[in-house]
Amino acid sequence: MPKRTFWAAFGYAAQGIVYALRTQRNMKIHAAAAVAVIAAAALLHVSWERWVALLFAIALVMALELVNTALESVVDLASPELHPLAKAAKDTAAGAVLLAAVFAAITGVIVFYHPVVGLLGWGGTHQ
Ligand SMILES: Nc1ncnc2c1ncn2[C@@H]1O[C@H](COP(=O)(O)OP(=O)(O)OP(=O)(O)O)[C@@H](O)[C@H]1O
Repeated sequence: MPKRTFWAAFGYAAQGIVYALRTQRNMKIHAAAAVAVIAAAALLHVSWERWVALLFAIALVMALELVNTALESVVDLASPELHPLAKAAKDTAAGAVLLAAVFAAITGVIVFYHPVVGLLGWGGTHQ
């Protein structure tokens, strides 16, 4: 059995994140989107409250994608053959990621709408 010190456990968790980033197309997409969102938030100098909302949305999506990846591995191990419960498990986990991704997209629109409109000068003149 591998040793279970705090730092060893930290290393295994990091290996899990790297594994998902290497093998899961959706995880790569989430990571690329997260980098783009963080860069945009820095360039647009969004408030700290908006940073919190963005970072929460990013963490939620990526954490659920990691859980989804773990669940897919367990299902493939336990049920390599087709089974309705295997399908239910994978589809439900994928649904959790989808819900989080929709939440993240809505958060992005709320956070970036005004800064982007202001930047592009689409706000019109107020009298
Ligand atoms: N053992 C199984 N029994 C029944 N249906 C399955 C099984 N494995 C996969 N499926 C069905 O096929 C779909 C795709 O499964 P797959 O393992 O390819 O994951 P995926 O959706 O490609 O995930 P990802 O793209 O995140 O890797 C599942 O959502 C499920 O509906």
